[in-house]
Amino acid sequence: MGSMKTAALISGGVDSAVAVHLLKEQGITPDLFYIKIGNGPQGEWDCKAEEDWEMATAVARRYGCKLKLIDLQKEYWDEVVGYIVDRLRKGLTPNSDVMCNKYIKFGCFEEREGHNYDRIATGHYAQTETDEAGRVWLTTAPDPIKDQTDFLAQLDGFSVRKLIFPIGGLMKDEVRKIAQAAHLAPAKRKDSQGICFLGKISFSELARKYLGEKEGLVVEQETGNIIGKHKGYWFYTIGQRKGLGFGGGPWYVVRKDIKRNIIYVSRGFETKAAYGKAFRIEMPHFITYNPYEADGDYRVTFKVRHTPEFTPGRLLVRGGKYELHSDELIQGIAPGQFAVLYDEQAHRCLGSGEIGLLPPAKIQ
Ligand SMILES: Nc1ncnc2c1ncn2[C@@H]1O[C@H](COP(=O)(O)OP(=O)(O)OP(=O)(O)O)[C@@H](O)[C@H]1O
Repeated sequence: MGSMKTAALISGGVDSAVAVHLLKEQGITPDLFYIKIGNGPQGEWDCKAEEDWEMATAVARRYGCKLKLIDLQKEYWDEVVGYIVDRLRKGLTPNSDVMCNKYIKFGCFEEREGHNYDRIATGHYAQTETDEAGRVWLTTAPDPIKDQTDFLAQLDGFSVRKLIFPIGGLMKDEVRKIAQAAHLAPAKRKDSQGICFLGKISFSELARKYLGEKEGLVVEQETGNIIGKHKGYWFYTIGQRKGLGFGGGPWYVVRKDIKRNIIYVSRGFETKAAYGKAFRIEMPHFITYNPYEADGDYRVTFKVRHTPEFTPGRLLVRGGKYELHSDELIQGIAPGQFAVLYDEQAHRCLGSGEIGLLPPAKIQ
């Protein structure tokens, strides 16, 4: 490792600070990079970003590391916010964390600075392993609550070979203990909340700003009864329960008719319409290598949202088309959201693709 050049992405949070601490313990002094996104299209800093930068500065000083600020404001709004608004307009459910990692933390960063380094360290909860053939795989973290491989599932083999995750094998409370014992400035900071970089801006605010409002009907799926009005299908996600504001619920959003701007809802705690078993994976992306190239019926595990559990199921591959059939009913299969594929042991994260709908006949 001696002559290897290492960069570390530092956020001002506890995880990346401990990552730097652990690198130093191994005798590695990384160059630190803080990515600035800002919170508005003009790149205004909010107070959290200011505090993040201060924390990053404190960590750099403490460990004698160089620290550089990389402004990826424009790239973020073009690529990530552009993607979010495009998917909302199409009635799909975007995932900004996945795209932020792909385009910003590993895409643009590599172009700007990363290419000067042999290794890039981050504070993600994820691991890598090399197989007998020399292939490097992204593998899950032992802390099921913190595992972030799903957010990294659009990376490519090149990035994964360069990446190191110094805290990836630890539990969150171990990371906190290390931070406290080392008296790191960010030790007591709360875990970052909300969607990648957008901070306090929500998808609804982006939808309101870029897509406006357009009144439409809310219809009960089972009866066809009109039960209310809404302000635009882009404010709703399949599986959504909160914030619908109709009496007599709970109501779930179960379907959207984009052409007619109609939201279909279903009532009850265990409503059948809110659950599904099978979906298509659109344009599946494989990180290292595609073990499911040949037509077949493969045992896998997967996630359709950021949860600690992996769901078991079968991946059906026919002529380059990929269908996932879950063993158990899952709630809120939202088109556009990423389905992340893992091997049967939920160990290797193989890749991901956006969820697409199957014709109803294939779902039974
Ligand atoms: N603004 C940023 N600039 C540079 N790197 C960042 C930035 N935000 C996040 N990262 C990198 O991505 C990793 C995962 O970020 P995430 O937003 O999931 O925060 P986290 O898991 O709470 O980590 P942390 O405690 O370090 O903020 C961070 O540990 C860091 O390496």
